[in-house]
Amino acid sequence: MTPRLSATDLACRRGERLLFRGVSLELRPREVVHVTGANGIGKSSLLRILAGLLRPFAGTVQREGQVGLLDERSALDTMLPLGKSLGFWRALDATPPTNVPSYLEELLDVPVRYLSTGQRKRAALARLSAQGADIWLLDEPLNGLDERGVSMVGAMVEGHCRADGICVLASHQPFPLDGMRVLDLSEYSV
Ligand SMILES: Nc1ncnc2c1ncn2[C@@H]1O[C@H](COP(=O)(O)OP(=O)(O)OP(=O)(O)O)[C@@H](O)[C@H]1O
Repeated sequence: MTPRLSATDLACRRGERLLFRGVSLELRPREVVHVTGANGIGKSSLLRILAGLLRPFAGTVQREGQVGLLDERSALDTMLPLGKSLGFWRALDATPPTNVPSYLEELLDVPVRYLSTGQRKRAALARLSAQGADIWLLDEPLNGLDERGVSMVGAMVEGHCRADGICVLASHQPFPLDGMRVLDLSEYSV
């Protein structure tokens, strides 16, 4: 199965406000789109629509392939030690076992609720990586990361694309990857 993500003429309404309209996208393997725009313009809402978690006000989304969404709500159980929390997902994902990244090794016994912001983000990225999803939807993946973390995410997305993945990311910070298409949501704002 060749992954594909396609959106046609999307509009989004939150509460009483129409945020954007006329957004169309077509992504094939190895393609990355960087969604930009001011705070509150609707970047997270667009990613949630693409993930199938939010119904668009108008338009359609077609997905072929598994979706992995990374946002500020890490799906890791905050009460469990990190190793157990990652293990829960590894069992559910049923993907081939992958090594825990070295930067998390010394944290495996620490309850997720005690992790720092950057450590939590790294843990969520490790979970995303192990999931083996074809389509990555990344909402502010660089938030809370130091310089090394930022380069690591750039390399992760590059690796994902090389393996025929697709990625849509929303980021305020410049993203360390060449050749991305940019979707400036302000051009579609109502
Ligand atoms: N459940 C909701 N009900 C009503 N309005 C909402 C809801 N969720 C979000 N909004 C509003 O929708 C708008 C867009 O929010 P969204 O989080 O998609 O923007 P964003 O571009 O990702 O912002 P940021 O750059 O600050 O993360 C905001 O004005 C927000 O207040």
